[in-house]
Amino acid sequence: MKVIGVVGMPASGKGEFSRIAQEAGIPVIVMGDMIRKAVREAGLEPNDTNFGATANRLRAERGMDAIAQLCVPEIRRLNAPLALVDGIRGDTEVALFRKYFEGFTLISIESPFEKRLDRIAARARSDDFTTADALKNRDQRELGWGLGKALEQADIRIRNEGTLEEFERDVKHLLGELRGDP
Ligand SMILES: Nc1ncnc2c1ncn2[C@@H]1O[C@H](COP(=O)(O)OP(=O)(O)OP(=O)(O)O)[C@@H](O)[C@H]1O
Repeated sequence: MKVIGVVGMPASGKGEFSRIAQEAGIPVIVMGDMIRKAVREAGLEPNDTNFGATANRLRAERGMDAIAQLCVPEIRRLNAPLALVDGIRGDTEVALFRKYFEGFTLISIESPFEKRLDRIAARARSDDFTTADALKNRDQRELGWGLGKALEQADIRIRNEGTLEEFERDVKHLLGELRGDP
């Protein structure tokens, strides 16, 4: 099976990329869901602080690629020709996926800070915030986990600076190429 990963700064468009893939019939494993599940199992409130703390705890206990390790059996179980992992946050996670899945392809989504801030303000999810300082903090936290190094390792880069329709068209085109559509 061919596995592709998506990496990007907060609110760069990873969720939209996953939705488009899913609608194209490609199964998606969301790494954040592993953390959300762990937060739920610990009986904690689903908020940004608890997601961050739980992810840190898992990494302290099992290593920086802890969340990726949890994903490997889930991906294998899909047994699909092409599958997508959404939410890679570090270069050690990229290394783990490259080790377990031959031909693993990393895609980075590039989206400027101001666009990401505007989109977060419009989205309002339970773990969201709307100030530039809060987004800067979140960016720093994620960069501290090795997101910068993961972004550098991308095999393919895709921009998300325009409309959602433009992004959707570009993502569909890319997925078609990866799937080997005629
Ligand atoms: N090109 C675009 N035009 C308008 N809105 C967009 C565009 N791309 C993404 N969005 C919206 O911006 C918000 C953030 O995108 P999304 O949730 O896909 O990002 P993410 O990378 O998954 O974020 P996070 O890292 O916080 O989980 C969403 O509400 C999404 O619908």
